[in-house]
Amino acid sequence: MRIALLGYGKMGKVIEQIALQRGHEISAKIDVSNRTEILALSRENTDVVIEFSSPESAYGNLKYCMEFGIPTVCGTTGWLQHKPEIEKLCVENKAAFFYASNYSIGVNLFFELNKTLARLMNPYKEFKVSTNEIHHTEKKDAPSGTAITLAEGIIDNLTDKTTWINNQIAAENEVPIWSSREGKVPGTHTVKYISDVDQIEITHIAHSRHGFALGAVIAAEWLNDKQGVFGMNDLLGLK
Ligand SMILES: NC(=O)C1=CN([C@@H]2O[C@H](COP(=O)(O)OP(=O)(O)OC[C@H]3O[C@@H](n4cnc5c(N)ncnc54)[C@H](OP(=O)(O)O)[C@@H]3O)[C@@H](O)[C@H]2O)C=CC1
Ligand SMILES: O=C(O)C1=N[C@H](C(=O)O)C[C@H](O)C1
Repeated sequence: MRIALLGYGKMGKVIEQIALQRGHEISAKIDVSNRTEILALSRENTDVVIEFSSPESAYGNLKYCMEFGIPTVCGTTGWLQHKPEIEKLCVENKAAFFYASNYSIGVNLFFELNKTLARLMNPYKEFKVSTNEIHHTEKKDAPSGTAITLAEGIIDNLTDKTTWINNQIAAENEVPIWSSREGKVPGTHTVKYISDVDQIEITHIAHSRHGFALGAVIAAEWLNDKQGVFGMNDLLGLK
């Protein structure tokens, strides 16, 4: 496949290595310095775009790809207020759009575990839920997209929770997400339930960016012949 990388930073570079190992061609590498080269991307010269850029640039990049009908896998976080518009453009232009807040297979299993745990905990109001995420100091957005997905999984399953709050004391209806930025940490997420007498904790620790990048390339291979809006549940056959 001819893969165009929109965003050629920490993730773009690992994705490039894995895509080449899997026999793909990298047809473009676009970052801030050459960002006008996006105007040369078309359905004719690109099989799939993989977009890992920044919260500020993702919307413009994705709008272009959808308007020109180019299948796109996006992993950028922190832009999701625009996601409904991008999905609408995808459908209108018969394009293909794949989004995941986290492409690691392990994290997606962790998402399922989180929902199941929240369902089990729902009757036991003596346990107070909280979440935390730790990432490297270059990360631009907080909370992480993954932490938001975890909080949404909790909100869907704990009847007294309706929203989340970041780095502030939570009200009864809020799931607290505590974010911290430390060194070069690739991504650590924890969900805790604490009662007066005990504590239950689940944690996912990424040891490197490899799992995120491999998942994104597998998603690109899967998306190649498809049309529509997709996510990891479609790829992994989860409900
Ligand atoms: N879904 C997932 O599994 C994962 C998601 N992420 C997310 O991916 C995103 C990127 O992460 P990461 O690679 O670590 O970040 P980096 O900052 O290392 O890389 C971002 C890249 O995007 C480039 N960029 C910025 N603006 C534009 C633009 N307008 N057009 C094209 N490229 C642009 C930057 O260029 P320049 O270097 O010139 O500034 C840089 O090369 C983040 O939102 C992060 O949260 C990260 C890991 C996993
Ligand atoms: O910026 C990162 O590095 C990561 N971002 C994603 C997120 O915001 O959840 C995924 C992963 O945790 C790494």
